[in-house]
Amino acid sequence: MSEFQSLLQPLDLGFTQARSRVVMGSMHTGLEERKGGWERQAEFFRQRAEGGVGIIVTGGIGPNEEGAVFRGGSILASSDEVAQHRIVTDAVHSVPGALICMQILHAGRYAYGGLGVAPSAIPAPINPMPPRELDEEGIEKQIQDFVRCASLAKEAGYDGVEIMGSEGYFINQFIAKRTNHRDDRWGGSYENRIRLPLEIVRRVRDAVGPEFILIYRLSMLDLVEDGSTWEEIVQLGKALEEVGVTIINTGIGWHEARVPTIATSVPRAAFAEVTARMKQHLSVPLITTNRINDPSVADAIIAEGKADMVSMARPMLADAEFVRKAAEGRADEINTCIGCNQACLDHTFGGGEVSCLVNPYACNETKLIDQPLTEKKRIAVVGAGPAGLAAATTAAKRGHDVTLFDADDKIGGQFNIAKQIPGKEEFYETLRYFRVMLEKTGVNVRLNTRVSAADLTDFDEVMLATGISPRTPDIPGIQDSDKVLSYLDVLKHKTPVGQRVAVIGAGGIGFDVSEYLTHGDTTPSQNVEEFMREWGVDLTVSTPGGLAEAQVERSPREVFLLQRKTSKVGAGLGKTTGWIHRTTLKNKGVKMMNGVSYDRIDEKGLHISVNGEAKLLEVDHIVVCAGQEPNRELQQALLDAGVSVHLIGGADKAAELDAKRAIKQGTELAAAI
Ligand SMILES: Cc1cc2nc3c(=O)[nH]c(=O)nc-3n(C[C@H](O)[C@H](O)[C@H](O)COP(=O)(O)O)c2cc1C
Ligand code: SF4
Repeated sequence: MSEFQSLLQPLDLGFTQARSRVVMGSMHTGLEERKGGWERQAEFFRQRAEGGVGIIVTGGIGPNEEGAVFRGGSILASSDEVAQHRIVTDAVHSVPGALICMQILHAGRYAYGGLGVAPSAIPAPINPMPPRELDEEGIEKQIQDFVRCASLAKEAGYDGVEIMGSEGYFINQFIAKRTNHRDDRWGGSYENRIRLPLEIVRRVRDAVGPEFILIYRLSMLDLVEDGSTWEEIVQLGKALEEVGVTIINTGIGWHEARVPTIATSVPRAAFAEVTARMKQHLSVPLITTNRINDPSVADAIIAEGKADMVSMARPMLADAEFVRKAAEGRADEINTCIGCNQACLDHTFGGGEVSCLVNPYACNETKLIDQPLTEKKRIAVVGAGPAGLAAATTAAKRGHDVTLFDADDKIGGQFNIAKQIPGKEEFYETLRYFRVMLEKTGVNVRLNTRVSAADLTDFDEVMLATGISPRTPDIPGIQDSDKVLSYLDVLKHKTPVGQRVAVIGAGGIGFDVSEYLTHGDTTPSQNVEEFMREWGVDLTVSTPGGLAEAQVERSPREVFLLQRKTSKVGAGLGKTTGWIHRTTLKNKGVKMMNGVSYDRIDEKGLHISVNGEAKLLEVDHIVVCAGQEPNRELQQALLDAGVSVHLIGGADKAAELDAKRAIKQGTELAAAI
């Protein structure tokens, strides 16, 4: 019997049954708009159905052109578009018991491309294009388009729809005073502002009949000024039950909210309490969501009655077999979502295709395929960092005879550095996953072993994943000063660092080092209460929107984070996470400076010029995070010996430490070799 009985039990919905309590949360993958994308999505979703998900929810699909998130974004507005959805629903239904619902998402004022419509013509802070205010007729059209979209989804074979009522999109814009300044029957009183969602749900239910799943994603915590109060949200929840929803899903935070809601620094299941509070008021099943990436955490939520189902969106990118592994007592084999957003949300916001940093197969199920083995080879992988681990486990899984060497006494390479940064503890999970997979795939792991080219000449293939060394920039005095440390000295060798520190280089590592130096070891970053206090969140929603005064402790250490470029400090960080790191450091009191020239280092400190003005930073230490050089000393000797050599990860491109590229490159090479 599995240890996750609560999570794995079915849920009876009256006219149908979900096989487990796991919902695959909605994710726009970017495949919706790609040529051949529907076939790719079909296989993507089929694998998650095969993996045991109870209900799959697709990424948001617009009910009409003006509701699409961007111009040309996927919509379901006519019978012409039904056939492509059929490819997906047929694939999912080839798995007995699998259910799939299509999310209807109307972007309202979040629509990029100039077609946006909204209750009032108030531009969103995250979208320069102002929306057009709808008149009575325009509102009626939007409602009819929702109804048509739901009917077409039924025709396309979906088991239900999810109506997106949260995250600050169209419906949410009607509900909140912040975005609804109307004085007709669609604005003013709360009853008027919730008329739109209730009208949509009522009319969709009439159109699709009683035996069709109707999920409503309810914003239970807006996290913006002039959002809803708790009493109002409960009132809407009750009214939604009356007009015929089957299930209510939880929505947390508008997109324009300045509180992280899904980043890795958000503690696991941080917002489940909000759903739990709502459960006291409603009788339809409730889904909770956000940063639930582990079967024990999900199981406890169901067992404790906090929710009836648990939505996991990104964890299903990270591992299609999440539920099956949990059911079969193989939870230690789950490839855990680390909440980094680097290959999922960042890609979506950049207009690209979604995948996953820890699982490059995600959304590439029809493209990245482990080739059947034609010839078993002896493969040496040198370096057990992200690239080497991915390559070794993938090659061994296919049946090759793989030996993995590392000079260190443990696997992980740069992951070992990343995991100790506050808010990046999830990297422990990636290491656990690889450790288990090395064992299961039978890789011969040789730690504490520094190999020479001569040790490798018997192998058929050698993959050099030997990583990088920090680069030392050319600054007068840098070689002679005992104030200068590399980021490895600080993060790996734990060299003591003084109270006043300059960090040279504001890329990912410069930010990590600054976070490490200002948090110290004292902040428990996976503590929910601490997180809510730091970001000013009131989970009881006693204020409209649930915002409270943020209580941030400045660091006693004085840190200067410096970059040469004149662009915004940290401009190269992830699209969806850069602002979080900047805000965190600002709150800690870190002084960020751009356009800096480094003049010299002496016993007084670091001499710099900013806009032509000379300054002295009287610091105890200067931590250099100014790029790295590839370690590829073995390459030439191996080539000379006639060995087939492949460079992967940092040894190939050292410009920036990039686990996403490293894992993808290692996997792709090993899947085909
Ligand atoms: C790439 C990506 C696309 C998303 N697209 C949607 C969407 O179309 N509709 C929606 O309601 N939520 C969307 N979300 C939010 C997820 O449904 C979910 O709320 C969020 O990822 C937090 O849950 P998780 O920690 O389980 O991933 C998206 C999230 C990601 C990462
Ligand atoms: S890219 Fe990162 S956040 Fe996105 S699914 Fe993968 S591990 Fe999770």
